[in-house]
Amino acid sequence: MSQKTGLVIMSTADHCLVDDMAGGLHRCQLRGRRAGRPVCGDRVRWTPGTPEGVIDGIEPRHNLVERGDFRGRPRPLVANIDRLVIVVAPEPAPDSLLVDRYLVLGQTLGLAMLLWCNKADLELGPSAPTLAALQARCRRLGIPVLEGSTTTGAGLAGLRNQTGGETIVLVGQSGVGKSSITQALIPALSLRIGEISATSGQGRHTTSETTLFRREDGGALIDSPGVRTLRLDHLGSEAVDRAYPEILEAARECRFRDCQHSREPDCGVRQGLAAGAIEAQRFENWRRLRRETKIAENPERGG
Ligand SMILES: Nc1nc2c(ncn2[C@@H]2O[C@H](COP(=O)(O)OP(=O)(O)OP(=O)(O)O)[C@@H](O)[C@H]2O)c(=O)[nH]1
Ligand SMILES: [Zn+2]
Repeated sequence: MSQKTGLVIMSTADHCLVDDMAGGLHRCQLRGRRAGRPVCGDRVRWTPGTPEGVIDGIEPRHNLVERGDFRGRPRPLVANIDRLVIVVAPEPAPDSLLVDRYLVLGQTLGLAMLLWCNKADLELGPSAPTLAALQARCRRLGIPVLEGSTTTGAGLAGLRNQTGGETIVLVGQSGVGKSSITQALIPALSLRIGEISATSGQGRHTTSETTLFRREDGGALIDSPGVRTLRLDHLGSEAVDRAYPEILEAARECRFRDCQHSREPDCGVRQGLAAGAIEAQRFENWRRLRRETKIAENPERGG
């Protein structure tokens, strides 16, 4: 039978689901290990068959999001994404370090990003200063900031416009509203989940798998539990440094090349902190993430 192209919308250890982009969903098995394991978002060549098709090959990827496994080794997770949408809300209280983890990931992969401040219908309360700092942080990095509410629908048109035609991944703490946003962006979501479960033959299982949902505007949304708790060990400390351009820049003014930015005289970073050019919390996050990645690079010295 003749070979076709398609889009992988879900992938498990031994098979994946391919959208033929003409309304059909096909369960396909992998042809050996040599072709590599496709992940959600991959464009593939495949050959139809009964009861299953076969994956023949994976088209070159624009990008690949990997997550560190429990040993920090990279595992492919999703491919070909256009934008990371970082979701925060007044509740649960925003986690400054977690947002920086996403920023490091996005910057390292060269992904466009967007900060979506959800639950705009709620009082900001004690989260107000952190939210303001996160918005300022993103704006400084040239990342658009939008706010809205899935409860009232406010701002959602802006989110649709800003990400129109793109394949996006929502990331953020549990409870910020990622599922609610997914529902708002994919009106036929529950129908589609039913269809996917039926084709994959794995019942409810699909809801915990990384899954791509196509959007009406030609874009897509990838729902991935795997990126929700993210380790960066495998990215390395240099990637962390590159994601903090304001700290690197200030460090050039330090008198000592090996300045630790703690008690040394003429420290550019401490001057930057004092002048407000560097956000204090971000400096803490940077130190924390560097320590984490350094330990991964030199496990024998870790601890
Ligand atoms: N007030 C308000 N509540 C919202 C809004 N969006 C979501 N929620 C509520 O927040 C809670 C969590 O929403 P979810 O969409 O399940 O959050 P999530 O990020 O998918 O959570 P996990 O699946 O645990 O990662 C639910 O009770 C939602 O009804 C909003 O815009 N305003
Ligand atoms: Zn210094």
